[in-house]
Amino acid sequence: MQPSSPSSDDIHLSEWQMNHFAYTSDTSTPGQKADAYRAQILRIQYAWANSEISQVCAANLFKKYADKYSAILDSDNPEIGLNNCAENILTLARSQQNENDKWQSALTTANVMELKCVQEMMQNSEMFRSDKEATASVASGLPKLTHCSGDGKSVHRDGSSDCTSQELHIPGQAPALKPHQFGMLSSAKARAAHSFLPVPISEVSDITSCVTPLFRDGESVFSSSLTLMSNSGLKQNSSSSTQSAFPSEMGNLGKRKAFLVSNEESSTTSSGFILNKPVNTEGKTFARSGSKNNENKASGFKTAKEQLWVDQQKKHQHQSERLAPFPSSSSTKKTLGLSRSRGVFGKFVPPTPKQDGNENTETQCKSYGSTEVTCPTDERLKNIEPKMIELIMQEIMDHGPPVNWDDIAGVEFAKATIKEIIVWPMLRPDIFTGLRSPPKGILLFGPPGTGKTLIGKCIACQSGATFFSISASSLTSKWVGEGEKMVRALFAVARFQQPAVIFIDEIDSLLSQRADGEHESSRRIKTEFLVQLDGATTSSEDRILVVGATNRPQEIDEAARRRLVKRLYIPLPDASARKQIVTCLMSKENCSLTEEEIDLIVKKSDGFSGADMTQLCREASLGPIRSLQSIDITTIAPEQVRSIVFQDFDSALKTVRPSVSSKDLELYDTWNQTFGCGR
Ligand SMILES: Nc1ncnc2c1ncn2[C@@H]1O[C@H](COP(=O)(O)OP(=O)(O)OP(=O)(O)O)[C@@H](O)[C@H]1O
Repeated sequence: MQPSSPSSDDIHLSEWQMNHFAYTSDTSTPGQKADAYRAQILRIQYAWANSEISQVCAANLFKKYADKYSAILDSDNPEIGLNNCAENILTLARSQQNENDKWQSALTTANVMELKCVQEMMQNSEMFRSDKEATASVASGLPKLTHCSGDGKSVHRDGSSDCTSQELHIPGQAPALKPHQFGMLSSAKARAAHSFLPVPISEVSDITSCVTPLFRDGESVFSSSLTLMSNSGLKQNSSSSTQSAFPSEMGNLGKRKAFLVSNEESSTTSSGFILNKPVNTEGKTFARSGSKNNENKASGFKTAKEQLWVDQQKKHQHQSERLAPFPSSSSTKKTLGLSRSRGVFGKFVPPTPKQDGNENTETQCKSYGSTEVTCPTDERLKNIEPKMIELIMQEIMDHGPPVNWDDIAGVEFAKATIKEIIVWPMLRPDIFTGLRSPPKGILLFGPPGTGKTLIGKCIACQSGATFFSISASSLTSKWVGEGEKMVRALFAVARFQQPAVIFIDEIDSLLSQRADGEHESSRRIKTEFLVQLDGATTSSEDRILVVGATNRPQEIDEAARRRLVKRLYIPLPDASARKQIVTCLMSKENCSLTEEEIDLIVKKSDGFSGADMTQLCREASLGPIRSLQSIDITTIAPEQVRSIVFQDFDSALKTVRPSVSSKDLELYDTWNQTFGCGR
């Protein structure tokens, strides 16, 4: 009779017995014992994954084997402890990262490495090694353990913090390994050792930020077996958050498998085991359900990115608060989000009340990207979406450098009128009452680039008002559907921030005369704007001024024109204004123009707008650079660049042309004579 070939069950059984013998035998070395335990655990894992055994059974077996296994792991004796088996452990850990959807091993490199006992044993081992051996360990990629402290230094296990590491310090190895060199370490040990490499930390303040790269395998899966081990003597010192960079990443549990969750109820055992409950840095267990973020929130844990985010937010808030009492303007035109998005790191300014004395309480509310921003709670803003308020604060409210009347060349009549009817009343509302009360809407019209925006900023600046600047075309184009709400929100925030100046560039596109093909949303925005303007006009308490600017005054709707009671023509700069612009700009440069030469430039630039004059000066200032020719621009000293001379202006005048046609000028003149309020 032929002996039957052994079945796979028989093979499994014999392997099981061999392993059992190995770890019960007195003659087995600790390494053999550890291998045997690992093999058994592996076997249980696979059996569990294949549904060959029940979860309860697997959990019990895990517990049993991990108990014994941990006795070896936990040994303080560096001769028989894990150190001798580290290579095998790591190989095992990596090999178990399979793609099985139902099962993911807990024995990841990260999980094993984050055990305090593992770290301690590895350190003990190092102490036993000679310098020569240490060098050998470097060759195989095992650096001395360092981790990042909260203050940005790398702290050795012995508590010293001698490396402010941008670099990896390895005992016995003179040159430090830079982070980018990590990839050069190729052995299995080296790859595992990556987990301990200090990371560049110059830009992060939180210890947790150091953790992120440590788990680059991205499989920080937590499961019962490791927890079992940690609770049977290997429990991490979870309170020492500043002592170890590792535990905080324990929050990365998003990939825990469903079967682990289902096991939760039975996780706390009589022997005190806590299954599947990672311990956070404060020694509390994480909430099981929810995403990583939720878990982080629940534990107070923040990732580096989150911490940076919060820090940035605080910083900008602080800056903005300093600016808030006297908001001014910037040289950058705001276009309601069309221009550049400063995002959540932008200059958010809490809309703190100013001179109206309202001491409104502020509450923390959620906004973009779950960043916490301070949102005002005020009657005037209660129906406004927080995101709109934030957008207005970031994109429309202007915080640039102050503008003085002297910065605006020419336009003397307009300046004098504005001072008289707007700035003074804003400064002294008690005197300018009744008939003297200021207008709520004015219109600045004229060719492009003549300083209308500058004047708007200057009004706000000189009257101590908050300056809101938007481009009307962005309301009708980008904010289709939202534009109407935005107009309402804008006036609400301005009311809250009063005294306020709302500068609306290209107001013609918002208040153009009604046409048959007019889009419904544009019509609604216009209506809303007129309603708000009326509200501002009729409410004598509100100190809001709407300044509209346009290059096409003839297109403005009649109804709107009536509401913008003061219509001021801002013409092209005359000769003296052009001279003022050139003199002002050249005074900041290395320039050797004589008085006569400046006069000649002014003469030659007849018909130029203020913006054209600025462009002319810019072009001329490049002359000295262009004349360098053979000299290497990368090595030249600033002193070697010659001063700007008349020749440079002469050349510039050949390329810079006036941007306003005489035909257009006639149109402005005509409209000014009909509707303008100038002389
Ligand atoms: N009167 C002026 N005095 C000094 N600089 C001026 C003057 N006018 C224009 N400029 C220069 O031109 C730039 C553009 O001016 P500004 O934006 O105020 O013109 P604008 O009339 O609002 O133009 P647009 O109608 O195209 O919006 C200013 O930043 C400034 O450098």
